[in-house]
Amino acid sequence: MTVEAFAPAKINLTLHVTGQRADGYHLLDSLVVFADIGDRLTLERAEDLSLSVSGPRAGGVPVDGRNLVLKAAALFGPGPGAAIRLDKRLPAAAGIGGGSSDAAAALRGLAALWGRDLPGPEAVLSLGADVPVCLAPGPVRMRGVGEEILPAPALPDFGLMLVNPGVEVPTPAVFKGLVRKDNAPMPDLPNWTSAAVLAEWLAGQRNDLEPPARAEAPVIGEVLAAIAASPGCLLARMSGSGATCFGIYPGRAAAEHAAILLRESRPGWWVEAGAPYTL
Ligand SMILES: C[C@](O)(CO)[C@H](O)COP(=O)(O)OP(=O)(O)OC[C@H]1O[C@@H](n2ccc(N)nc2=O)[C@H](O)[C@@H]1O
Ligand SMILES: Nc1ncnc2c1ncn2[C@@H]1O[C@H](COP(=O)(O)OP(=O)(O)OP(=O)(O)O)[C@@H](O)[C@H]1O
Repeated sequence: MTVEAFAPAKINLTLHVTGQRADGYHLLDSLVVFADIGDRLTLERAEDLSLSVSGPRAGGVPVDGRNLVLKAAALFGPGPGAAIRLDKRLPAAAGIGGGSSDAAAALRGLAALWGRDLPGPEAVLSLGADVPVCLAPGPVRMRGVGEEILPAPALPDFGLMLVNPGVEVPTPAVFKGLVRKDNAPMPDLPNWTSAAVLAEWLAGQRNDLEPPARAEAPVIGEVLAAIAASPGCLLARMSGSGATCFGIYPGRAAAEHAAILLRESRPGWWVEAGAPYTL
């Protein structure tokens, strides 16, 4: 038996930091979507548990117990084995939840392969604040430290371009650089009737991690300017703790056109185009 599991990129369309818990973790209010751009896992029954990592973004990704895929497998406790192959396409430490989405895809895939229930919510959250939202990828409002997943209104069709300049930005350093932690949450979410209406609404919202991320990696400013200047772009913003930024376009074709042009002018950057993904 072989099970395939897709690990889509997570995008924080907004990311408001609204407080801090006693343990140091920050309270968030974030509109999260996923893109049809991501890593691929293939899982097969085997005597032992093993992981191999290949693909264009495999370099530097741990293949031992530090890999979130193996941490996810460990949550099931002792049991049957599995040979897991991870085709790594998303850049790491990039604000698009690559490792978290891999962990969530591994949980889904192993539950299917082994006929087991998913681990409980606390165990899932222990893998990382972004793992709960990655378990059932789709547009949601995420609150708490990442464990509170609320439904979001249906989204209009739109295109997405993701751009990473090749600089890894560690999440803890970005949270540490926040000047204010008690920022306003998002208002009630409206019904967005088109990509342009969504982009206009998002323009009035924030990613509170952008200033500290830009202090860590000033190239983020260049990335945002390049996306904003691309043809058809309705909005350019940073996702998560950076450095990946995204552009919103009226549709996939416009995003693909922008990506072709940006790859030519910035051959060293990771540039992908796509559309929202729901499992
Ligand atoms: C910034 C986001 O990507 C937004 O979706 C996530 O909140 C980060 O999720 P993640 O990378 O899965 O986070 P974790 O691996 O749990 O935490 C990494 C580090 O980020 C900080 N962290 C993370 C999440 C959160 N709500 N508050 C925090 O302060 C903590 O310093 C933590 O040590
Ligand atoms: N499957 C994995 N893929 C990528 N990195 C992994 C994986 N498992 C563990 N890691 C480690 O996790 C670190 C953070 O990478 P990851 O892509 O998970 O985070 P991120 O971009 O910070 O996500 P976020 O959007 O949550 O901020 C990497 O530097 C790497 O050492």
